[in-house]
Amino acid sequence: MISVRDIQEQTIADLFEQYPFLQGFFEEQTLEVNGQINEKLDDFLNFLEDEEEQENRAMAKDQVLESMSEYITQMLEFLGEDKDDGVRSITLLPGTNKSGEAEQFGELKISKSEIVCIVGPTGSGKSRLLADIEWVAHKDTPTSRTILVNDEKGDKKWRMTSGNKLVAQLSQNMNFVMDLSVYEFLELHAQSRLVEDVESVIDKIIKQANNLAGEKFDLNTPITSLSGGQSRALMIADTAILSKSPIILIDEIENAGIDRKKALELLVGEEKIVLMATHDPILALMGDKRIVIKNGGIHKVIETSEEERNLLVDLERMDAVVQNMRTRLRQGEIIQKEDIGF
Ligand SMILES: Nc1ncnc2c1ncn2[C@@H]1O[C@H](COP(=O)(O)OP(=O)(O)OP(=O)(O)O)[C@@H](O)[C@H]1O
Repeated sequence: MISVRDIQEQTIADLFEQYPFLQGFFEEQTLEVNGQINEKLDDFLNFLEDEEEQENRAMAKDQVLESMSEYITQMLEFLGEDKDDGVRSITLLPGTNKSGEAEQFGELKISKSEIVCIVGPTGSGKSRLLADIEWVAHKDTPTSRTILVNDEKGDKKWRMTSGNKLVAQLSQNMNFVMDLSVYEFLELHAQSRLVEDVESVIDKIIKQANNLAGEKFDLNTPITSLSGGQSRALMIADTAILSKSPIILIDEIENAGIDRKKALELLVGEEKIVLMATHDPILALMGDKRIVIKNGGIHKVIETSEEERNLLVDLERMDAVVQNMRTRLRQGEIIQKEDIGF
């Protein structure tokens, strides 16, 4: 906990060095430092004692100091927990299905670098399983499942709202409400992660995002005007490159109009545990294992066999035909039987 006393006697330069993210706070509050970087924070903020300034800004010096110390405390908490913390595995222990019957599996352990897919009919409970993991369930969700981290009961700290970065969640809906350009959005994010070379990280993310998205976009595009596929591509690249969370949960990557295979490769390129709910056969077979959900319960766990992996090549070929059709239809072309190719 950082108090007002901890910061008010320090110079702005010292504060920026200790808490680089504080520069974002200054910008947000339009506090212009200019030549006063070596002044004590308390002295620098004296100009806020002027009544006119207070009225213009609708805040007094004390309030700025309070919210600044609060901001530092929260950011440290957030960043402190936002790291791997040596997560090597998670283990699912059985609960009950929608009819209240016990799930028929002993335990399911998922380790680093594993991709586990979750399949099952619509409404069967795939998203529920992802939510149990995110919550590090301890018999306190509708399924009564338990999730262990490194073979131990999940520490409550994983649940803390802003600091719960055990998992990075990629969900179907990406509704941006902020009025920022892609560049500003990535810059804010990179700064909050204390990235050293912000520019090169931003460059890497935009390149990867465009590698996944059908329609290209650039750093000046406002995030609110990105298409569904583009914002999805941006979030995937951002998660892969900037997130330190050891577990990535993906709910449906397929309808997003992005290159699904490349997206998955990008995400598992880092040593992560990846769980993905999917209706897509190609993605389902790209997993090391797949969990089959039925009536809200884990019905089976199947390891992807050698034969299935070999079939993946054929499926990808068929998929390429469909994708190609889609592109050509979009461009107003006429399709013929021989275009199908088999
Ligand atoms: N074991 C369970 N016990 C009680 N309720 C459950 C259980 N599993 C799932 N549910 C509930 O069933 C509903 C549908 O589940 P969910 O949204 O996870 O389905 P889904 O497989 O993700 O569907 P879709 O494929 O359409 O996305 C949810 O309200 C969920 O909370």
